[in-house]
Amino acid sequence: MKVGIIGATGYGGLELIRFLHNHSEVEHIELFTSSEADVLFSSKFGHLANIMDTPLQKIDEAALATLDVIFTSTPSGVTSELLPPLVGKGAKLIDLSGDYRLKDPRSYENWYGKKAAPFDLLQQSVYGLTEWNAPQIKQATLIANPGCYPTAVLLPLLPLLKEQLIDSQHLIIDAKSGISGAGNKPSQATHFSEANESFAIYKANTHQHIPEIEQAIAMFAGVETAISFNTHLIPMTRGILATSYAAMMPNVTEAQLIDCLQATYEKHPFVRIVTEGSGIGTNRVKGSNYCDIFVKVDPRTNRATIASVIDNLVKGAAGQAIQNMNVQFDLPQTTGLDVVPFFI
Ligand SMILES: NC(=O)C1=CN([C@@H]2O[C@H](COP(=O)(O)OP(=O)(O)OC[C@H]3O[C@@H](n4cnc5c(N)ncnc54)[C@H](OP(=O)(O)O)[C@@H]3O)[C@@H](O)[C@H]2O)C=CC1
Ligand SMILES: CC(=O)N[C@@H](CCC(=O)OP(=O)(O)O)C(=O)O
Repeated sequence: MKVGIIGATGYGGLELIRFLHNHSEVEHIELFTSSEADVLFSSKFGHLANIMDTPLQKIDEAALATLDVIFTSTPSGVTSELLPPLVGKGAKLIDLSGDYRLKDPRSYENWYGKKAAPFDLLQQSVYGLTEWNAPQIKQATLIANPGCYPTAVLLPLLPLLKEQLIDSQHLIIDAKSGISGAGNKPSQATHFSEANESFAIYKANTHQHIPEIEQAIAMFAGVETAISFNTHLIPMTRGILATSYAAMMPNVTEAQLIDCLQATYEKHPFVRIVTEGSGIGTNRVKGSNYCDIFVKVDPRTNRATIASVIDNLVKGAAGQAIQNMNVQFDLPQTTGLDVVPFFI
């Protein structure tokens, strides 16, 4: 397979390279840039010396036309304009940005504050939450790879909502992310001296992933709900911990929640249900495509505490994108992604 990466110099792009380099079916990788054409990639990123000694190319339709798969890992508002001319030209398109996730263009414009992609392509795009949408992903020409927080939140909640084991209303979701979630462009909030030794809530009640999570809950679990969802920046590089709180439905037990999660993900290699101990941390999944899930019911309140961890750059971005490519090409989902988490 010949693959291209637009936005190769960003964090998502670098993670795509890390995994695609070891992917048995990928024979050629082309790297595209909007700002640094002709620069040798390994001269910009020394850790890739002797590994990725290819020049960055300018984004050019003729060069893109030779590829089987194009990953776009660019800021929101870019692919809404970049991808329409490429749809249906032969390459599978896998977009890591938020531009094709929301079906309603007004919702995108409200939450992202940018012009939405063309309506027909928003309807045509397939939401790439691999474990829940594989048959559609297999047929898709344009995949909207999920956001990092939605991936962490949806994988544990969807089975429990679908089976009506927890109350779909009044869901409270408290999520924390490492700083690489904000990409490679420095900002005041991610400046070391302000982010280090601090722990901050941001985008309170206004995060752009709220409509994406609600849309997916409606799509896959069949329930309409309005969630309370908040995000926090923690002073570490990688990882998301999402903790959701939900009231139990009458007469449902903790064992039923665990059974439901285990049954749902039994045949899914990247989702692990953790039953030992009293919690989980992001180091369990760091550098890997795993999502680990832990559930504990509080008998005093009859509410479930539902925690999940992912690496935002892997299962939350590049890893899931490659998992989707594997589905599209009928490969085992683990191809190129079968790595042991860093842990430390
Ligand atoms: N970081 C994360 O954890 C996650 C990120 N995402 C989403 O994935 C996308 C990429 O994220 P991330 O890698 O972190 O972002 P970065 O900011 O690290 O990188 C984005 C890259 O896009 C390229 N770019 C910028 N402007 C343009 C443009 N106008 N046209 C084409 N390319 C452009 C830049 O490369 P160059 O200058 O070389 O063109 C840049 O390196 C974003 O939409 C993000 O929201 C999704 C899930 C998780
Ligand atoms: C820590 C941090 O800032 N994370 C980013 C991750 C979101 C993201 O990747 O946004 P898209 O919807 O454009 O994919 C954020 O909260 O906005």
